[in-house]
Amino acid sequence: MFTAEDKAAILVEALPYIQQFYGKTIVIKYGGNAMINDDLKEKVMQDIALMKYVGIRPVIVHGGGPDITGFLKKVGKESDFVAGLRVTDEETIEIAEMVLDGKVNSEIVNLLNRRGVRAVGLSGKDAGLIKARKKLATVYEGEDTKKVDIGYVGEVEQVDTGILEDLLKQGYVPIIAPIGVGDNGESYNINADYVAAEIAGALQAEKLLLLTDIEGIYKDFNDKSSFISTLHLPEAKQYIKEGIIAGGMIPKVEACLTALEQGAGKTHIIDGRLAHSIILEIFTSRGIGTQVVR
Ligand SMILES: Nc1ncnc2c1ncn2[C@@H]1O[C@H](COP(=O)(O)OP(=O)(O)O)[C@@H](O)[C@H]1O
Ligand SMILES: CC(=O)N[C@@H](CCC(=O)OP(=O)(O)O)C(=O)O
Repeated sequence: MFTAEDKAAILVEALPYIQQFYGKTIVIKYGGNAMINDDLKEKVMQDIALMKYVGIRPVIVHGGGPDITGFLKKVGKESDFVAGLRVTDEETIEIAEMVLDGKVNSEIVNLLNRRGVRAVGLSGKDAGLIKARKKLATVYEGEDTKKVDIGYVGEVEQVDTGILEDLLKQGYVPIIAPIGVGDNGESYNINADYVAAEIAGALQAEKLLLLTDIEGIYKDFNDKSSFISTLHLPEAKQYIKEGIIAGGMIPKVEACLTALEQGAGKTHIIDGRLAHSIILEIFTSRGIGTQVVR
């Protein structure tokens, strides 16, 4: 149990961070695998609410990959992934949009609103927030790379931050589903890590936090001592080529690089399974997870 003295010490430690981030934008990508458990979900919501109460401007981009996979299974469809991205045919984009926008987004909005946070749900289609175009997956084969068509998978072409800036000014917390809109009004399924990166860049966010289902990046999964606390851009590119960084970790690392290139302050890949990982990262001196830097 914490004594009164312990509690005071925690507050004293947090105070400089609260001052540092007051009025600043922090983008959080809340991923599917860190969303599965209700108890953990509540803790993430508490963290977001706390950020808001102390004057930070949180912006949430959510995933929902496992939910999409679950719904696809119900209609007898298996999912294939190429370089961490879901192969998305016409039926899959329809289900992905329904699940992300209709189910996951409104659930997060509801959980936050119940905590007194004025959360507003958006998809990339709202007010032209995310203009997208088709993305081909990049597959590494030794020194060679191959581009593969994976259907209605998009990449962000442009972010119109107008709606976000208005909402933030008025004290709302935007909750964004990773669906983009193409030139002809078609929907694109975009990996939520990329969306979070583009939003963090466009808003010149102070930080981008990517929550995931692992402590951070390892050089070798079987060796806990190979944990990487700080990953630099050239190493990151090399590790992707060598397959050290693989699967769902590829979009995350690429997202960090994009956000940094576009002017976001700092990027961190942190363990969403760890209770209160967000406030541990923001309000304490112990760095958790892997920070990706230039
Ligand atoms: N070098 C690495 N270090 C850590 N995780 C890695 C690495 N390479 C691949 N991964 C995988 O990436 C996964 C995270 O991606 P993903 O499951 O898509 O996350 P999320 O659902 O949170 O978006 C980890 O669980 C791990 O299996
Ligand atoms: C193209 C692509 O892969 N899109 C993702 C979008 C959701 C997402 O990113 O969810 P997580 O963050 O939970 O993995 C998908 O279909 O799963």
